[in-house]
Amino acid sequence: MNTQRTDTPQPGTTTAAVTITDAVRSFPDGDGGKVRAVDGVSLSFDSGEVTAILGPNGAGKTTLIDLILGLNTPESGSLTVLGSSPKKAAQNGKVGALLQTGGLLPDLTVKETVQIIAALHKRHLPVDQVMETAGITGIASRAVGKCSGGQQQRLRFALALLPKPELIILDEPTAGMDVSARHEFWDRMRETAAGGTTILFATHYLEEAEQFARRTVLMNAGQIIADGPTDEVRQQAGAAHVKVTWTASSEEIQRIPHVIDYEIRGGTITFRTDDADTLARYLLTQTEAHGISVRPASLEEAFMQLTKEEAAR
Ligand SMILES: Nc1ncnc2c1ncn2[C@@H]1O[C@H](COP(=O)(O)OP(=O)(O)OP(=O)(O)O)[C@@H](O)[C@H]1O
Repeated sequence: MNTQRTDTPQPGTTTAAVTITDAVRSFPDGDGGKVRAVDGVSLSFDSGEVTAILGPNGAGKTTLIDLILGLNTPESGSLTVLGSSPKKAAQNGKVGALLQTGGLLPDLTVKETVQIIAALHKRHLPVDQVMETAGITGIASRAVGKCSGGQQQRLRFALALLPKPELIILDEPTAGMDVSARHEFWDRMRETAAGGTTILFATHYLEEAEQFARRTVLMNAGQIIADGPTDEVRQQAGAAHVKVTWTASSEEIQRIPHVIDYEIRGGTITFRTDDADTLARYLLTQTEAHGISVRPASLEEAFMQLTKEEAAR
């Protein structure tokens, strides 16, 4: 038992912005059975933390986000958001959400949209300030229906910022944006995160998790299959590629330690390994291999590997 623990946060300690304990949420599968969209998930997110939730289609990301936003309730398990129930946290304006499906009225201008939503909040940041932060000041008088997908997402981001939320949740925020719009969007999000806001985002773009999130939670079939610093999640799945210039016999290759698989191309061999240091040392000291280069596995490869391992269990 941890005798240090108290219910009152101590100065200098981080408090959990979101705590999820054994949450389960299922839906009818249309065949008389049930799909467990969120299947016994326990997670907690610290204040000021930026986390990516990654997973293939149908992994349960949106369902989990809906639970955190109080748009849905778990059948069993519990959630605490900023010290209260998810619904209460959202009602108090502590949570800003940027969802893919948030309806916008096409005939209103960008600024009118922000003004109308601002009027719905008891307390909110100045309209001009959130428009500036979201990068939509230059398109203030444009009709929403004439805005590009990326501009509409920036408008949704402005709406999410209005109540000055402590937690921002984004469900695939950059879907439909081109590369430069995506970069600009993340630059603005980075500034917001630097101000201490907790950010949680679901994405299909693996490089977005790598570039922006320190922590990655990997979901598959309603469960968490990996959770940790984004670098470690990548490494968890047979982790690096070691490439050398070497013409080797198959007997020589068989003797090499820590090889998961390998590919021979011309005079080079690329090994996939779970221990790049040991493999590299062996190659350089015990063989004729030279011109060595080591590359960590991409998050994409980790993702494929981890979901494959999970399916095989
Ligand atoms: N309202 C619903 N009714 C029935 N089934 C649902 C409902 N919402 C989600 N599901 C099912 O729950 C599972 C998880 O879906 P969810 O949308 O949470 O996944 P996701 O990871 O967000 O997927 P995507 O990346 O495609 O958005 C899927 O099998 C989906 O079909």
